Amino acid sequence: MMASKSFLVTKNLPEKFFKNISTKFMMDMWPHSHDITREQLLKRVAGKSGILCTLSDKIDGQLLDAAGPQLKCVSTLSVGYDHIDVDECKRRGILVGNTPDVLTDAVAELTIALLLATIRRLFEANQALREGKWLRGWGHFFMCGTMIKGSHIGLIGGSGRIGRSIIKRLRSFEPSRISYTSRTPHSFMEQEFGAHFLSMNELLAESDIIIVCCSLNDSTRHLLSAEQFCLMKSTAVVINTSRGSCIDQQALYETLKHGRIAAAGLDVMEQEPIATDDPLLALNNVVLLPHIGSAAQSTREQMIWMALDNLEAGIDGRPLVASVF
Ligand SMILES: O=CC(=O)O
Repeated sequence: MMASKSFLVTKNLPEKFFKNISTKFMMDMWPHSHDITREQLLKRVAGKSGILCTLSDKIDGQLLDAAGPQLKCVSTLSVGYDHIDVDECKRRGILVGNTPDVLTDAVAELTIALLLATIRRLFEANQALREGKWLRGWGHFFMCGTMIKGSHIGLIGGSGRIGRSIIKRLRSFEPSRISYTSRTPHSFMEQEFGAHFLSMNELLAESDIIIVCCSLNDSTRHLLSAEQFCLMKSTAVVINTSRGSCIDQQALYETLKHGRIAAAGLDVMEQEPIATDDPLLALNNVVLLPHIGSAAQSTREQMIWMALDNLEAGIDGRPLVASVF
C-alpha cells in the first residue's frame, strides 16, 4: 500500500539518511546539486505533510499556502530559523523544528579559526607567499597582525549557546577581558565564564575584537551600522558567524575601505552566496568564508539525523526533539 503522507527535501542529500523515514512516508527529494528555485519549491511542496529545508529556503505564507492545509511540520537543517515565518506557522498549527546543540562546538571552533585568520592575516599572508612577495627577504614587520592574548573581546549575543562555547575556547588564549551584551545581565556569565556585562555602546567602544553571535530577528537586523562602527576603536576587528543581516554590509564596506576599523572576518553575508564582483572582495582587510560555521562532516551528519527526527515526529503529530516554539 502506498504511504499516504509525503515530505519534501529541498536539498539533494545522501539517500542513506532517508532509508527509514522513506519506508514510512513518501519522499520527494530535490535531485539537483544546485539550489531549488522558488518556482519549483512552490510547485513541489503542494500536498506535502512535511518539509525538510535549509536556511536558503524562504518559508513564508505564500509557501505555506502552496503546501496546503495538510502540512504538519517544517524541519530546518539549521539552528537559525530567520528564513521561516514562525508566527505564520504557529497560527496555522504547523510545527517548526531546528538543530540546536549538535552544531554549537563546530561553529565555536570556526569562529576562533576565522578570528585568528583575520587578526593574523593568514589568507593575505598565504596570498603574498604565492605571489612571490616572501622572496624579497625577511621583513621584520612583514604580515604582522594582532593577538587574542591581552585583547578585550566583546561578544554580541555572548550568553547564548554558541557565544558561551566561543568564550570557553577564547579563555585559553588569555584575553585581557571578555565582555558580552544581551537584553539583561546574567550572573552565571560572570561566575562560570568570567564574562562581564556591558551596554552595547560600551562594548563597541571598549572592545578590541567584536564577535557577533546573536540570532537574527527584528531587533538584531543591522545591529551594526555606520553609527555603531563610528563608536569602535580604529584598531577594532569585527567577526560575524551569526547571520549577515546583523550587520549593515554596505556600512561595513565603507568603514573597512576607509580604514575606520582594522578588519573584519565574515562567515555570513547579507546576500548568500555573495557575488564574486561584490566590492567587499576587493578589500584585503576582510576575510570572507562561504557560511561554513557548522561544516564539519560529523556535525552536518548529526544535523540531518536531528532534522529527520523532528520531521518524523512532526508528521506523526508528536512533540519535536527540538522545537523553535
Ligand atoms: O547558520 C547555520 C545555522 O543556522 O545552522
